[in-house]
Amino acid sequence: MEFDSFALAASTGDLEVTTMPVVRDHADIVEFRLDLAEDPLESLDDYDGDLPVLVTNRADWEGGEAEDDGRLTTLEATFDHDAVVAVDVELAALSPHGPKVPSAVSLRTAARERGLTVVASVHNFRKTPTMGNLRSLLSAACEAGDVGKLAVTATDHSDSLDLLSVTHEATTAGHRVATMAMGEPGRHTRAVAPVYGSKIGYAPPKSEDATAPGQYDLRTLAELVELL
Ligand SMILES: O=C1C[C@@](O)(C(=O)O)C[C@@H](O)[C@@H]1O
Repeated sequence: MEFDSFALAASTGDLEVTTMPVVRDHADIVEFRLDLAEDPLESLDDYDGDLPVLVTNRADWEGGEAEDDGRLTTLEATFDHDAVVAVDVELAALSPHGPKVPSAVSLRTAARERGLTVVASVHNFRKTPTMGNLRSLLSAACEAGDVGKLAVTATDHSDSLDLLSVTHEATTAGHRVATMAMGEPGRHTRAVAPVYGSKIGYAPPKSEDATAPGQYDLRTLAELVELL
C-alpha cells in the first residue's frame, strides 16, 4: 500500500474488530497494535480478513506498552504474513547513532525487501514542539521512512495551526506524511489534516477503545473526512 491518497486505519489491539460492520464499512486498513494484543502473532496467524494490516509494536518509551526486549523480533515476525503491507517504526529507533538500542535499521531493510511500506513515527505526549522543531522532526521522519508520521499534543489551537502548517509544507514539498494533534484542543486536526495532505488517519472502532488521546471513533472520523 503506497498511501498516495488518504487511508483510514482502524486502530486496535484486537483483530477480531475487523468483523464489525463499522470497520468493514469505513476502514481502508487496520493498524494492529501488537503491544496492546494478548497474543499478537497467534492473532495474526488466525486473521483471514480482507483489510490490509499496518503493524505497530509501540515502545514503552514512546507511549506504548512494548518493552524493548523482543519488541523488534516480534514486529519482524509479522512480515511473512500476507495481510501485512506496512510497518510503523519509531524514528528514535531508526537513527543509526541514536540513543535507542536495539536499533530498527535492519528491520527497516527487511521490511523493504518484502515490499512493505515503512512509516517512521514521532510522538510527543506532552506538548507541541516549536515550528522549527516540528519541521525538522517531520523531515527526519520522511527521510527515515516512506511515510513520515508526527503525532504531538496540542494544548491550544495555535499548536494545531502549527501542525497543519508543517503538514501542508511537507506535502507541498512532495513528502508523504501522516499527522495529528493528540488531546482535546487538537482533536479537529484529525479531520482537517487530511485536507492539508495527511495520508493516514487513526481511529478506534469504538470510542472507549481509543489508542491515543483525542481520537474520534471510526465512524465519526470517516464521516468528517468525507464531508471535508
Ligand atoms: O501513532 C499513531 C497515531 C496515534 O497515536 C493517534 O494519535 O491516533 C494512534 C496510534 O495507534 C498510532 O500508532
